[in-house]
Amino acid sequence: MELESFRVGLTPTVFYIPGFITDEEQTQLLNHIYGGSGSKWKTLKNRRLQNWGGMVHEKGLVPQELPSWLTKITTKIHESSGLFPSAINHVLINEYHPDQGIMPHQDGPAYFPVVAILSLGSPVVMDLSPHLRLRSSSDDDISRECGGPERDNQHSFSVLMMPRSLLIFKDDAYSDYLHGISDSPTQCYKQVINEAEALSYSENSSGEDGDNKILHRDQTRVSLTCRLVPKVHKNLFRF
Ligand SMILES: O=C(O)CCC(=O)C(=O)O
Ligand SMILES: [Fe+2]
Repeated sequence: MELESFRVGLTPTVFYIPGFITDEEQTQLLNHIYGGSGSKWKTLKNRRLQNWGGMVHEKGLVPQELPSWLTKITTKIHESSGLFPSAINHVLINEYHPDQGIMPHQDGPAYFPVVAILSLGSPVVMDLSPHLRLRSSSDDDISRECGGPERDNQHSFSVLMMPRSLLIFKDDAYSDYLHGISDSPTQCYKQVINEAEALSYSENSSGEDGDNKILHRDQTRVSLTCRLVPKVHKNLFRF
C-alpha cells in the first residue's frame, strides 16, 4: 500500500484509506464485538466502550493479550502503514448512537503519537481543531451550520469517516489538535477535507443528503481506535 497516496488535507499528517476492510470483515468484527457476554462493555455518559490490550496508565500499559480477531486487523494496520515502530498493543472500541459523540480531546501521553481509527456502521464526521494556545482570538467563533458563514477558524478541519475506512493521524494533527465528534444525529460534511475520497468509494449513499451535504446518522457507529503504548509493564507491582 502506498500510504502517501492516501494523504488528505493540508495539516501534517492525515491519511484516509477508504475500504480498508471488506464487508465480510466488517460483519465478522461486529459479530465478535457484539458476540461476547456483554460484560466487556463499559457504559459512559455519552457512549459505550470496550478496552482491549490491557489498562493504560500514565506510565505505560499493564498488558493483556489481544484476541486473534483483533490482532488480525492490528497486524494489517501495522504492516500496511509502516508507521508504528512495533506491534499495536491497544485497541479501544467505541460505540456511538446517532445522538452520541466524543468531546474534543487529545489522546493521552502514554501512546506513541500515531493513531489509526477503523470505522464500522454509520458514517460520521470528526472535527479537528487547534488547541486554544495555538488559536488567535478571532478564531473562536466556529460556525457548524451547513450553508452558514464559513468557519472563522481557518485551521480547523473535519474528516468524513465512512464505514470500513481507516483514518490515521500523526504529527501536528496528533499533537497540536483536539479531535471530537459532535453528538448531533445530523452532521454537515460540506467542508470535510476528504469528501471526494469518502463519497466516491461508498457504494450507496445511505444517510447522505447529496444536495445539502447533511449526513443523517441513522445507525449505530462502532470504531476501533488502534494504538501502541511503547512502555509495557510486565509486572503490575513494579510500577
Ligand atoms: O470514535 C472515534 O472515531 C474516535 C475515538 C477517539 O478519539 C478515542 O478513542 O480516543
Ligand atoms: Fe481520541
